[in-house]
Amino acid sequence: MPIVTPAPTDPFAELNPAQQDAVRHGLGDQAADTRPLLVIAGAGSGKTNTLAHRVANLILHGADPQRILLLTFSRRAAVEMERRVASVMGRVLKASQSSASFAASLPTTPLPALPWSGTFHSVGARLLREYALRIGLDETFTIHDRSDSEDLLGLVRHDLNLSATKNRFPQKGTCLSIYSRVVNTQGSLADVLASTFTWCAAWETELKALFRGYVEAKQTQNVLDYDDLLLFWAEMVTEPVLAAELGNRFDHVLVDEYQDTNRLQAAILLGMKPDGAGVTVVGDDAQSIYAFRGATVRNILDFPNQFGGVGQDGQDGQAGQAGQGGKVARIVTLERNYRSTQPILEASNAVIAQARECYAKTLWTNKMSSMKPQLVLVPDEADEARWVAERVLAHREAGLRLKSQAVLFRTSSHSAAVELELTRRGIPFVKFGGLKFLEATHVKDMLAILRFAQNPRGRLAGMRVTQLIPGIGAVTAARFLDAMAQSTEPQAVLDSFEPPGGAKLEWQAFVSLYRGLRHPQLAWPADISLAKQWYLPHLERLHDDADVRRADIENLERIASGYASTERFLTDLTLDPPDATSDQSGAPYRDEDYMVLSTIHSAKGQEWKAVFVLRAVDGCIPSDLGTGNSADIEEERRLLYVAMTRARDYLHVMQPHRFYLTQQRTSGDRHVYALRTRFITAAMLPRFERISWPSASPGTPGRMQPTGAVMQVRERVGAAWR
Ligand SMILES: Nc1ncnc2c1ncn2[C@@H]1O[C@H](COP(=O)(O)OP(=O)(O)OP(=O)(O)O)[C@@H](O)[C@H]1O
Repeated sequence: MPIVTPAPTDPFAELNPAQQDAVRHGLGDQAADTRPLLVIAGAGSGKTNTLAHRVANLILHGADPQRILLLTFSRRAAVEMERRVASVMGRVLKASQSSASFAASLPTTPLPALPWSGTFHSVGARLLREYALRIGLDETFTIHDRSDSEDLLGLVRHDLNLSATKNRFPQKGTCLSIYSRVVNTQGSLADVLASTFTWCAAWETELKALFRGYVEAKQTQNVLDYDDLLLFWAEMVTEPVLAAELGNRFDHVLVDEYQDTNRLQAAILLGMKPDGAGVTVVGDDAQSIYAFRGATVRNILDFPNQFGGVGQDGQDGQAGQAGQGGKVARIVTLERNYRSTQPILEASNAVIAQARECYAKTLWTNKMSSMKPQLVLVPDEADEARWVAERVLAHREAGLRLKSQAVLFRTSSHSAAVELELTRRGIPFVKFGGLKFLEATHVKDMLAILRFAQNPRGRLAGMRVTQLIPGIGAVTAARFLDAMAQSTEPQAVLDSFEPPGGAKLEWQAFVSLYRGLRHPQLAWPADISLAKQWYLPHLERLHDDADVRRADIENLERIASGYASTERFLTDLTLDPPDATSDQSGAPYRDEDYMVLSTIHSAKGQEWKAVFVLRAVDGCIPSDLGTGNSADIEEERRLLYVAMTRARDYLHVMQPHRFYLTQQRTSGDRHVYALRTRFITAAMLPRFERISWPSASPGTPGRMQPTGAVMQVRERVGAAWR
């Protein structure tokens, strides 16, 4: 009797028709369709899922994983994408075991790695190192993170005597923001000052001189900052030979979170793939939240006509810039939301419906629920924290693990009261988006040691490390670094340098550390152990809480062991630092249940069963910091939308009536009375269950508790003035 072999299961059967369109575009019987692809994916519509399936499908159709460039927003997203692609491939292979002919048609590498997946910045760093000699760069360049860049700008500012001015020359952080914005938006300094930094406009000439000095200093010291990684890459693709070479390295270029890319990133994409062949971008214009870093929602809105095609609406698509054979992109829209319940989605849709400009899409779901999202009116931030903590525990009682609950907020400082309350009640949490692991002094010290060994011309790292040696101050350190800058033999400079008398012994220890770190046979991660051995005694000497800090150093060592080389370790950590210590450490939290506290920005792309949004009041969302112009307001609206659409089953939007403001612009009481965020209008209120807390409970001891009724009157009085 013949054995009937079942047909191989379609690996894409679980995808909905629009998702399948995106996954199959240009492949198989659609191979003739070489249009670039734009996937407009509403919140929770399976964007990440679809992209992973598309990559898997490309490979199933013979694409070489080495020739796929996958650009994601964070390293975490790249790792997640690789995992999902492998899982789809795994499923396909398993299904195919029953069909010999189908299995034979599959590529031989079962679970491919994607060596070219990462952020724009990290891929840029790799390409620049590879092409360094051809573009006049020294390949041993080190990369400055934001705070190093600020410090270097600060030094140049000081050298140019700008820090001495009486009438408040902008701070180094502001200077870096201005510089960065000019680079990333490709605008002029004058325009950036006029649009975003009006209070600095009077300093245009000085700022120009400062930026000139900053660029020179970076070149002398052989360092690149974040923006350079994109800028140099974008410059590279303006040179036709290099552009073609780079473009030809990759058959497919896929970009996730395209709504949060900036002009430079769009220029890189267009430069590498001028006719759009093999290009897929995925994004949601409604979730664009990085304009403050120079991202522009225009990238996604303009994408369809960017590659030299003529739009269906008759618009010319920048034909001058594009290569021959350019085409209007195909747009696939994903509108089915798999994440949130109908009431949560309806409330979120109502918020974003007020946005000024958007690709039209209406998200729908069949996850029915009778529970509306809650709008919780509380007297102040302490009650906000108490309510959240109680609700978290109630959810846990009802079977929701802490890990499936998150508290989201606009600005890191907004969670202070909640952190206290959770700590008080012993509810473990991890916070994302606050002070980063790498911002800790001792972690920076360790990295500076490695950086300085890698690039002896790096002045900031050199200053930091040498001043750790007792008896060496800024003046001696500068004298030493001047000598280093003038020599091509760093070790000889170290050997012959005369430190002040009292520092001689310690200096010798440093000299042997340096020799060890630059020894050609030293195999990573031995570098980090050498650096640690030298550094720990200094740590003990410099800090009272050395024990706690030592744990971080050990954590760093553990992270380091996962990297192939010093250079990859330093680059990745600088470009995409772990958000929280636990992000990389694994062990301490592996089995523990903990909840997540996160800024809305850091919550991008994630989802939880229960989400609490703190301080949904004017002044916080929209933030006081971002209410300069209508574009800022629109971005704040999208932030609230992003926060609300992270929720699967329960959404609690908090509205404290009164809260403490730490950085108030105007003088006066530091407690302010707040109105509900303008993004939840009166017309939207029926979409929420409104709760006032604490409700009037007779005999509540202690302070006088406002009742629900009082709160509502206040609310109505406030609303009258809107
Ligand atoms: N075809 C599908 N069938 C069932 N569930 C799906 C399908 N596609 C996606 N999902 C689920 O929907 C949820 C959201 O998916 P995903 O995280 O990929 O969305 P997203 O579009 O990236 O979201 P966002 O842009 O809001 O961050 C996930 O839980 C995912 O497993």
